Amino acid sequence: MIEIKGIEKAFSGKEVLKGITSSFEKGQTNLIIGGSGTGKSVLLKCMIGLVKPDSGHVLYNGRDFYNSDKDTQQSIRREMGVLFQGGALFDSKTVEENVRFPLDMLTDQSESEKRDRVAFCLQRVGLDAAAKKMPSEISGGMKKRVGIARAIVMNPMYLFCDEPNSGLDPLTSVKIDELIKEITEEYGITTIIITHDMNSVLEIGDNIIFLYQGHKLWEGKSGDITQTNVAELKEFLFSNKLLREMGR
Ligand SMILES: Nc1ncnc2c1ncn2[C@@H]1O[C@H](COP(=O)(O)OP(=O)(O)OP(=O)(O)O)[C@@H](O)[C@H]1O
Repeated sequence: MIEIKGIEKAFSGKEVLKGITSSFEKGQTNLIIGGSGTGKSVLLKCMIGLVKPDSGHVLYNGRDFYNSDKDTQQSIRREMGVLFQGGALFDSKTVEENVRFPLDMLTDQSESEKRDRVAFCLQRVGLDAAAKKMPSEISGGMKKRVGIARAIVMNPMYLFCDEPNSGLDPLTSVKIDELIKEITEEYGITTIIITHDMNSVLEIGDNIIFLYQGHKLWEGKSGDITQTNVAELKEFLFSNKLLREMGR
């Protein structure tokens, strides 16, 4: 479980996050949604330790990240898997080498342990046949799968995904969403996803928080979101013509 309490962050006097509080449960797919520039990425960065909040707390299973010593912070970091926007694969490494990278950097596992773990993760995301390929030889959806395999290779307790559907066609997006949700449930991971994808909002959000100008204006489940009375959320949701038609 991850809890965030009163997170505030300003850059050069400009307040970006104005006191965000929420909690994200184990085994659930939690979404952070909101318009451009509302602070979603900054909030994610505050959670994973890339940007220090000006005030507030981020707790990982009760451990207060920013009030922990370096060793505790390091061990919490090792429990995180991150799927960066665009996949962030190393172009000069094969699929297999990309997935193996965190094991080489952060563990002293034997060759055979690493080989087994990489094979397992590639098989889990349906990419066993692509192990020897270079990133330039595979599709955008496959690259995302490689990113997911790499994010889970260390067996994370917490998984962060920054717009996992960006650049994908709707069908591939659905498959990536389903894969992330399945993995989240299967391994009891606390997953947090930043998304603009309306299908994700409607289909996989066990818990959704809506940010607006640095505030959390709404929180709830996929099934409840279209019934909202929050004007800013309605405007955000129904800016999509198809949803507008469906909401009539
Ligand atoms: N390192 C930084 N220095 C100064 N300003 C920053 C920094 N990082 C983010 N900001 C500002 O904080 C605001 C929120 O940015 P953020 O990237 O969190 O938005 P977002 O909701 O993720 O938007 P998008 O959906 O477009 O990615 C923006 O005005 C941005 O310019």
